[in-house]
Amino acid sequence: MTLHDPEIALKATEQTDAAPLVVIDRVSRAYRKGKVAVPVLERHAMTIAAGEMLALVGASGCGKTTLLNLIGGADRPDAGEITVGETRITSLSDGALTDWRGRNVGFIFQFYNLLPALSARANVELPLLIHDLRAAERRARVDNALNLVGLEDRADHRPEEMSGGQQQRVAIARALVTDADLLLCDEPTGDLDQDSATRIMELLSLLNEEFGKTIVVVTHDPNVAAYAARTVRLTRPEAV
Ligand SMILES: Nc1ncnc2c1ncn2[C@@H]1O[C@H](COP(=O)(O)OP(=O)(O)OP(=O)(O)O)[C@@H](O)[C@H]1O
Repeated sequence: MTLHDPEIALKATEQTDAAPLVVIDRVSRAYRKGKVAVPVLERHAMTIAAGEMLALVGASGCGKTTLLNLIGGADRPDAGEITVGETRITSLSDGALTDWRGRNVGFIFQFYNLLPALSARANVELPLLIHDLRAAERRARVDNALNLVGLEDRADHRPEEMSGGQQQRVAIARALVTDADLLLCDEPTGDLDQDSATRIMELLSLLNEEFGKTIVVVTHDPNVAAYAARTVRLTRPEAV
């Protein structure tokens, strides 16, 4: 791992144990089934500290992905407020929320969500295209992110030319390339064998410990949850 190379320019966020990064204040979200609203989250409240690594667990369908999407501004609650850092994201316009998400959040998905026609390098570069950066700066950031996940020698490979574990490391590089403080991971090891899963969780732990990234990991796997300092178990509200 080339983490301590001087050219690794990702900023190390200060570990601030007490300061909350994410404040979820009585958030509700229901989905419509015909005329009936089916509640998934009801007045859910929780805080995630800056620099924390948190596991989100619970039965299938209890709302883990829903909550992750709300925290990352990929969805909006029906009621309640969410504040991330200084930003009350529930008060942002749609355009401002999209812009905020692109600058402040890295999403990591179970099935990687890489664009198959693009090389690893081009996939990692995608989130930078909304940023006002020169090509040389983009290139340096992409190289840093690929170095960090140990894939500098795969930069020109397409996803189909890589293993699942390597594809997930490309996805982590893509999540890191904007230097977002918050990484939201939805079953990041769900498609991987044990050895690859261990490598991914060690990488996420390192990003948490060395770079102070705040990380939320949705998982069904107790071995994955064990990497987190805290586990929150979600339960589904009673249907009304
Ligand atoms: N877009 C949607 N429209 C309607 N219902 C939805 C939608 N998204 C999720 N749901 C429902 O909301 C509930 C919570 O879904 P969610 O994906 O958040 O659960 P989860 O805890 O992540 O589940 P799993 O562990 O199986 O991935 C489920 O009953 C699901 O069917």
